[in-house]
Amino acid sequence: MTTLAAALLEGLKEHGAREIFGIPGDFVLPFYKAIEESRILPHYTLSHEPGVGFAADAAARYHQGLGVAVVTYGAGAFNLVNAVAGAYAERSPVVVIAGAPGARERAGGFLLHHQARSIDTQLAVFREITCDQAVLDDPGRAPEAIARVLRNAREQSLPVYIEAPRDLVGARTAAVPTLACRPADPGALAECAEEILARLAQARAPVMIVDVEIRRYRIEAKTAKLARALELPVVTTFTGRGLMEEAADVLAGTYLGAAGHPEITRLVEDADAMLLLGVIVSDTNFALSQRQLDAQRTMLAVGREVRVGHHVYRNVPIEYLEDELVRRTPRRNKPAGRKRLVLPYPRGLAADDRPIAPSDVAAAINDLFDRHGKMPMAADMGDCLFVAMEIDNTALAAPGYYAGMGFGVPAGIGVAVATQRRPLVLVGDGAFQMTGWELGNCRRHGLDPIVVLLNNRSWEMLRAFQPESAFNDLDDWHFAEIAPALGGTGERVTTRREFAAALERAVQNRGRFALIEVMLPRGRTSDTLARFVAGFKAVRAPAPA
Ligand SMILES: Cc1ncc(Cc2c([C@H](C)O)sc(CCOP(=O)(O)OP(=O)(O)O)c2C)c(N)n1
Ligand SMILES: [Mg+2]
Repeated sequence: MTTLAAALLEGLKEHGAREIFGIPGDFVLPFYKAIEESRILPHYTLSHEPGVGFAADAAARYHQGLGVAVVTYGAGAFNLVNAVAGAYAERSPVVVIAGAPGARERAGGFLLHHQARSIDTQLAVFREITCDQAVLDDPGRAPEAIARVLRNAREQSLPVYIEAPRDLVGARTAAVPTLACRPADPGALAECAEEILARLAQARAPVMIVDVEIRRYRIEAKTAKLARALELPVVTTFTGRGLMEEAADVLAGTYLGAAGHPEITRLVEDADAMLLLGVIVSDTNFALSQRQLDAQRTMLAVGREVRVGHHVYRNVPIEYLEDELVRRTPRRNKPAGRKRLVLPYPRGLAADDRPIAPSDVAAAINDLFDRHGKMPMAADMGDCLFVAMEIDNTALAAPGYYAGMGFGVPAGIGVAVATQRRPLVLVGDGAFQMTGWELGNCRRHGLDPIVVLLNNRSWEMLRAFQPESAFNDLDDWHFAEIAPALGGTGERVTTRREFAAALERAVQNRGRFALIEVMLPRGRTSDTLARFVAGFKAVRAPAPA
């Protein structure tokens, strides 16, 4: 027997959690004490719960396993909602552990501090943005409940919610068992694989499109192997950018519809069979398609289900499907027979005294990665995410579908912790105003991300859609000057020469975060965002009368 806190922490570790991000509060103090004293999992406190959620989400994405966010009841947990909603949307398995009142407080008759409506309002809210929930109010049944919830988080790659009443954290209980994820339905698997291979064999110009689930289920290498065996060219979606970093021989690039590279767009839109693996069929991924995802050419495996045309095969996890497809495909281990697309990425930035344009940021980073090797990346929402599309395909955590701002810097902290490597973060000034201050926690956690802040003193992405609105103008916050007070170094750069030099200095200086504030003009976006906005307006334009 053990305590409920220790059983939960050991259970998290057994199910793949590697650290905890959190902010304590009185309803979770006993559990947080157990986290600190047990040392079962390292823990990182941050400054605001949105950052806790984004860090846990990004860590889950890079672990290809569970991220863990521990918060207090009410004020802490409700602060976490937006980050968990984004994790749910992008299928990132964040385990939310929220403190809660004990039995005596529940029966005490008072309205409790941090209580919004009823004491169970918090549980009700998290039911909407998690795939399973457990309230640990019965130590005897807690181990099974925890096992079920953690298995569901891993199996469905979705967030889950565990509520820990503060008076039971020390209660005696048994260890948490580890439940295996459920296998595929063998009949559905065989039939589905057969139908997919038959369709691909008849196709003249098939293509494979990959997205988040091939990372969530750790099957990037397996997917590359499948692509070679089937001789399929591979593209990622917008939300899948950065996947298959190690498989440059099969990956052609990222599909962005009208906003993308014409050859990639043609590869997808001229395809007569599309195998979509782990794809979120969202507007950000397909709204700019000039050809719809018509059922007769689409085969979609996501969320433990496979749709082949109008046929639906349930209980077919993507990792099982890929194994079965490879097993049934003759051994070939070479890229697609057709000429492989090699996209040109901007490189060789002239280190001159010309002002920096957004797409210069990508060129400078490509040059940096060529010199020093790629760095794991995180990006926020804004033009910075479109700049990331111009950086040679590199592992990336970014809110490409949910599109919530504030993700970038905390996600960079999560990436640094999860990978134990120095990350490069791309963020706009508007998003930095939201959560950039989490950099102030880097020194005490021994983290030193490089942060490239695109400062156009503007909500520029909104201006690109609605240029006439003055409310997109932001003030100049001189972020680089604030960096030393937060424990890092800050440089403000206005020319391409200054930017290239600042990047190089940042790479050389370890041990403190480096904030490079890149001054950009209002009214100017990356080439990719400009095409995205033009494409979006064209698609949305009213049909001619
Ligand atoms: C939490 C949050 N609030 C508001 C938005 C709307 C929004 C955008 C999307 C369309 O929803 S893009 C954008 C401006 C971003 O400004 P900044 O970070 O400076 O980047 P840039 O100047 O490169 O645009 C906003 C406010 C959002 N996505 N997420
Ligand atoms: Mg901006």
